[in-house]
Amino acid sequence: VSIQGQLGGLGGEMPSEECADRVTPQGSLYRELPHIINTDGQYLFCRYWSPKTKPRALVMIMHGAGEHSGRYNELAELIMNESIFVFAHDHVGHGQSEGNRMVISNFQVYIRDCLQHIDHMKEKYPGLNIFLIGHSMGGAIAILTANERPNDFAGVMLIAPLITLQPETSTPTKVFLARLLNYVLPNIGLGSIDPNFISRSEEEVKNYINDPLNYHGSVKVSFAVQLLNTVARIEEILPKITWPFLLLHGEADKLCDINGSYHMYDTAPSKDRTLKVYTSAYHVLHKELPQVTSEVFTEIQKWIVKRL
Ligand SMILES: O=C1CC[C@@H](CCC(=O)N2CCC(COc3ccc(F)cc3Cl)CC2)N1
Repeated sequence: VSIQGQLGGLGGEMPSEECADRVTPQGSLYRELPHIINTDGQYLFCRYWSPKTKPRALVMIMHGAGEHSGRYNELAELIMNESIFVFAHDHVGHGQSEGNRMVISNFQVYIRDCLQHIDHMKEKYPGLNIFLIGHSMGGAIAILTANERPNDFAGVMLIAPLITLQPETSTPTKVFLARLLNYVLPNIGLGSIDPNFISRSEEEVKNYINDPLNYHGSVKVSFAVQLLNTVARIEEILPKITWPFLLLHGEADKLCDINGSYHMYDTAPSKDRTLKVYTSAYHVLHKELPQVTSEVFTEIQKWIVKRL
């Protein structure tokens, strides 16, 4: 599946030689993989979980920073078994998509690419309700995507979303210095995500460390500034959110402050809103201790089915 993004002026010409041999960062041929081509001409790897029966809704999954869509297989299959068509892609600079690892010129690119993919799926399956699921940075993408099309989504499910900054890691001084540094040394690293903050499950921490499709390098200053800008954008739009949402957050999350979820729950005027806090749980709730993860899966499954 190869959907040519609306390339300004360059659209429509026959794919030249290199397009035919375009390969993923891991060396696989895009022409042999499901993919879309974003409006900057970058190839994004896609995943589709298509139900055996006629789909009764669409769900898009948006992954977080430094990971990829393959980590949502179990969750996606559970939802697919409800006769729902689940789809996702690896964001620019992630997994099997093109782009320098965890680098983004502007956070809006992530949202623009998701809207392109959503529009393509709406064309193929007209009239179906669409739900979004976003984790961490993917939660921020889901919030901003829904905000651009306030009436298009039947619901947004957020797993430990990035909504506000961790107070200790982002004092006003540090934020100021990051912005200043961005002008002189945008590519220096601020430090990488501590794998032990991912989950209390040793096995899931090992899986995260050993997955070659994950990025374990440092968060670059330029990327951090995009995240800072995103957090500021979300703060501004929270009071305007009216779509239904489900917030799931681990009480002991050290990567995305749970206060962001409390803040969204208290600030967004949506009538249909739910917040569930998982005692002592870490960041990646869908890859936490089995008890937590099974509760999270059931919660998501029930929330969607109830709103079909
Ligand atoms: O399964 C998985 C594997 C990975 C994880 C998802 C990770 C993810 O997306 N995060 C967590 C880290 C967070 C860092 O944030 C900042 C850093 C510097 C800065 F200056 C400002 C900010 Cl805001 C952004 C959001 N889930």
